[in-house]
Amino acid sequence: MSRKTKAILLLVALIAGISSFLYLSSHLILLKSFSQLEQDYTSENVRRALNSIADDIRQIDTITSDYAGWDEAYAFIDNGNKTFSRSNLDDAIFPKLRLNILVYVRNSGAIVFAKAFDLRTGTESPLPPSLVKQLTANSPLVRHTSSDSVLSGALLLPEGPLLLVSRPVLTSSYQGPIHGSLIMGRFLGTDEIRRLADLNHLNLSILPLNAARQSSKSATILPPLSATRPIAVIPGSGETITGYGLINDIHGKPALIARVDMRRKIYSQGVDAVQYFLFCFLGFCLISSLTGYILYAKLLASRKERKDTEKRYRSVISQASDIILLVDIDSRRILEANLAFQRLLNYAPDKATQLTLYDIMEDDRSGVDWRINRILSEKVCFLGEHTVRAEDGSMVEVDLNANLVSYGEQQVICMVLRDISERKRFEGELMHMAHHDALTGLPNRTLFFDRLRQGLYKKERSGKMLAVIYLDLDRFKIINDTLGHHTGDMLLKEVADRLRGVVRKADTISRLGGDEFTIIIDEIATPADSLLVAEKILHVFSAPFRLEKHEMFITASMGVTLYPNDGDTAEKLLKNADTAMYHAKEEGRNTYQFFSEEMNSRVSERLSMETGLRHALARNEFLLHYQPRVNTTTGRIVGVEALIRWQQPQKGLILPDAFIPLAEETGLIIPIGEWVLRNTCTQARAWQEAGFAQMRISVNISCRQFTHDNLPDTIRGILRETGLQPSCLELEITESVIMLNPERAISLLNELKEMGISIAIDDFGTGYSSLSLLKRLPADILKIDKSFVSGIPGNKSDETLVATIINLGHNMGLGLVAEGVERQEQLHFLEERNCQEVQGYYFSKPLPAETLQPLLKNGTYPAAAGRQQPTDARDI
Ligand SMILES: Nc1nc2c(ncn2[C@@H]2O[C@H](COP(=O)(O)O[C@H]3[C@@H](O)[C@H](n4cnc5c(=O)[nH]c(N)nc54)O[C@@H]3COP(=O)(O)O)[C@@H](O)[C@H]2O)c(=O)[nH]1
Repeated sequence: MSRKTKAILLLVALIAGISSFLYLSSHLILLKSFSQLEQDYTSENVRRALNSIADDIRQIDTITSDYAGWDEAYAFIDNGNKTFSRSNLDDAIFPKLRLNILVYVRNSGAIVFAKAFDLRTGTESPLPPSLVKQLTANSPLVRHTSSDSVLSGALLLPEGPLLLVSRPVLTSSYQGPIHGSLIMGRFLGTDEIRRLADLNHLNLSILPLNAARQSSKSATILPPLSATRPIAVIPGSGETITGYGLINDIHGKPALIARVDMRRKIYSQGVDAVQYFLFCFLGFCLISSLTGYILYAKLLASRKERKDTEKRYRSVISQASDIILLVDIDSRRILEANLAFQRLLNYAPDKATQLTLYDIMEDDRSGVDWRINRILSEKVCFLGEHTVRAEDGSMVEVDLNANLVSYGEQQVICMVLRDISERKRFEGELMHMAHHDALTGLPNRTLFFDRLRQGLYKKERSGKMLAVIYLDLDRFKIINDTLGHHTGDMLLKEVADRLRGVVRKADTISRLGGDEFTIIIDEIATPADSLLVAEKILHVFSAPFRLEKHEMFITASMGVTLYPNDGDTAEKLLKNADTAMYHAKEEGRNTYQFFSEEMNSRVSERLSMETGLRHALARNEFLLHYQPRVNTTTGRIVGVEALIRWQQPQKGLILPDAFIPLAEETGLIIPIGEWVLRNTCTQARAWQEAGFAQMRISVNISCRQFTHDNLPDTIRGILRETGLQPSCLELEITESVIMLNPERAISLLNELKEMGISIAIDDFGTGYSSLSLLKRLPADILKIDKSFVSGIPGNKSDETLVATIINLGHNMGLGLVAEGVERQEQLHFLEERNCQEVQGYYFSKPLPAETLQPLLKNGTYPAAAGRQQPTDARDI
C-alpha cells in the first residue's frame, strides 16, 4: 500500500473516530441537557397552567368574598328577599364574572338562592343535581364554622369538574353569626380550558385524575404524581413532550390532572444544533482533510521534486563538461570531483579525494593560499585563466571560477574549471589568421606594420639602419586574367617560397595584397647591404616558374627605402618604397630602385597624368594618326595603321608610349581602345565613301583589351554601327600577349577571324612563340619588329632573324610586314627577300587623316617602285 493511500485511510479513520465520538458525546451530554431543559420548560409550563387555574380559583374566591361579606346578602340569607336577588343576582353577572354556579344556602342546607348559567348559550341552566345533593347541613360546602372559613378547589361533578369556592355569608364588616354560605363555581369545561390554554399559549387539557388513570393509554405513561411532586414530565420519545400537574379538590386532595402537551422544539433545536455542529465539523474535517491532503500531496510532490532535482543536479554536475570541485577550506583537500575531473585531467576515479589544490594548481603553496583567501574574502570570484596539472604532469589551461557553498553543515569552496585549451588554440589560429596571409602564410599588412614599428623602435635606440623593399610582380594582372586566379595563386605561393629562401630569419617577408610583397631587412650596416638583398631577390626570378602545364618567366620590380634616410615612420618608409617600386617599373621592370626625393615628383606627375587621362575621352582630347603600309613591289599604299595621340592642353601632343601603359594599368584602355576602333572604322568608311582605293586599316589591340571578355562583341557592334566591312579591318596583337595564354588567344582569334577580320601578329620575333603554336594561330600577317629591322643590313643576327621570319611567313602562307623602315638599304634588303609590305618613316610618319589624304589619293609611292624617298611625306 502506498504511503499516500495509507495517509488517506488514516485520515478517514481519524475523521470517522472523531465524528463518532462527537456524535455520541453530543448525544450523551448536549442532547441530554437539551432534554432536561425541555423537561424543565415543560414543567414550568405545567406550573403556569396550574397557576392559571389557581388564579381562576382566587378570582372566584375574591368575587365570592365580595358577595358573601355584604349586609344585604347577610339579610338575604335570612329573609330570602327577592328584591336582593332581583337587583344583584340577575343573569348579567354570570358572564361578567364568568361564573356558572351561584348558590346562597343556609346552614341548614336550605337553598335561598341557586342559579346555574350556561355561559356558551347565555341562558340559565339547571343547577347540577349532584351539587344540590351535596348541599346538606353537614356538608363542608355549607357548614362554615368561622368567619374566615373558605372552601375552594376543584369539585368533581358528573357534569364536569367545577372550580368552586364556598364562604360563609357575613355582614359587610365580615361579622356573623354565620347563617349561611355563598357558593360560586366555574366549570372547567372545554371553553374555560381553551381560555386557560390560550392565556398561557399552551396545549392544555384537564382530566379527572381517576379518568386519567383509568385511560389505558394515559395509565402507561402517567408519571407518579403526589402532593410532594405535583408536577411531572414524561420525556417524550417522539415529537411531543407532556407535562402533568395535579389540581386538588376542595378537600385538598388530588382531583384533576392538568396535562400540557408541547412540541419538542428545544430538543429538536438541540438535535438540529448538534447535527449542524456535526455537519460543520464534518465539513470542517472534509475541508481540512482535503486541504491537508492537498498540502500533504504537495509536500510529497515537492519532496519528490526536490529529490528529482537533486538527482538531476547531481547528474548534471557529474556529467558537466566543466570540472567541478568541492574543496575543504582548511586543508585544501578535494572533497568531491565530477567526471570531468577524471576525463580532462586523466586521474583515476578514486584519486581526486586524495589530492589537494596544491597538487593540481600550477601555483606554489603561497599562490594557492592567496587565491583561497581571495575566495573567502570575495565569496564569489572569477580567478581568471589558469593552468592545472593533469595526472601525467601536463598542464591544461582553464578558466577558474570559485565561490563558497554550503556542504552539509560546513562551508566549502566550489571551483568550476573550464577547459579552454581548444579556445586558446583557436584564438592562436585566429591571431595567426589576423596577422598572416591565408594564401602564402606570410605575415600580412597588419603584422608587417607591427614588425616594422618594432624594428624602427629598436633601431631608434640602437642607432642602426633598416631597409624596406617593396616588391611588385611585373604583369601579374595579365597572368591572373589570362591564366586564371588559380594559376595566379600558385605563382604567388611560389614567389613567397622563393623569397623565404633568400632572406634571414630576422627579416620579415609580408604579402600586402595582390602581387605586392614587402621585405623588412632588419639590420643593415650600410645601404649596400640592402642592395645585395635586392640583387638576391631579383635573382630568384631568373629561373622560370612552372605552374601546372605553364612555364613562364616572371620578373619583379622593387623599390627600396632605408631608415632613417628615407623616412622615420613605417607608413612613410612603405610609401616611399612603393614610389621607388613604380620608378623601377618605369625603368623597364625587372629591376630595383632606391628611393630618392626626386621620385616623389615623378609620382605626382604620374598621378596628374592619370587624372588627365580619365578626363581625356570626355574632353575629346584623343586623336588618331595613320601610318601607311606600302607594297614593296608596286609602291602602292595597301593599308594604314591607326595610332593614337593625346592632345594634352598643357603638354601638347603626347605619344602613346607615354600614356598607353598607364591606361593599361588603370583599365582606361578599354574605353580608349573602343574609341580608337570606332573612330578608325568611321575614318576608313569615310575614305571608302570618298572613293579612295580599297585598303586595310589596322588597329593595335592592347593586352588588357585582348583579355577583356567582350572584344568580339564590341568590334561586331562598331562594324555594324560604322558599316565597314570586316575584311577592311586588321587587328594587331603582339606576340607577347598571345603567349600569355596561347589557347585562349587561338580561340579568340578564330572567333575574330570567322567574323572576316584580319589578324596581324605585331612585334613578331620578340615573344618566344613556338613553330607549333604559330601553325595553330589563325594569323594573316607577321609584323617584323622594328628592333630587328633597325639592324639590317649589317647586323648579321638581325639579318638572319629577319630573313628567317620572312621565310617562315612564306612557308606558312602568311603575309609579311616589316616595321620601322627608315632607310633605303633596309627596303632593298627586305625587297630582295621578298617581304611584300613595309611600313616606316622612309615612306611616312603617322599622319592625321586629312594630311594623309593626298598620299592616299595618289595611292602609290614612286620611292618604293623606283627606290626614291618621298621627302614630302617623311617630313610631316
Ligand atoms: N593599344 C594601342 N596601342 C597603340 C595605339 N596607338 C599606338 N599604340 C602603340 O603605341 C606604341 C607607340 O606608338 P607610336 O608612338 O605611334 O609609334 C608607332 C610609330 O610611330 C612607330 N614607327 C613607325 N615607323 C617607324 C620608323 O621608321 N622608325 C621609328 N623609330 N618608329 C617608327 O612605331 C610605332 C608603331 O609600332 P607598331 O604598333 O608595332 O606597329 C606602339 O607600340 C603602338 O603599338 C592604339 O591606338 N592602341
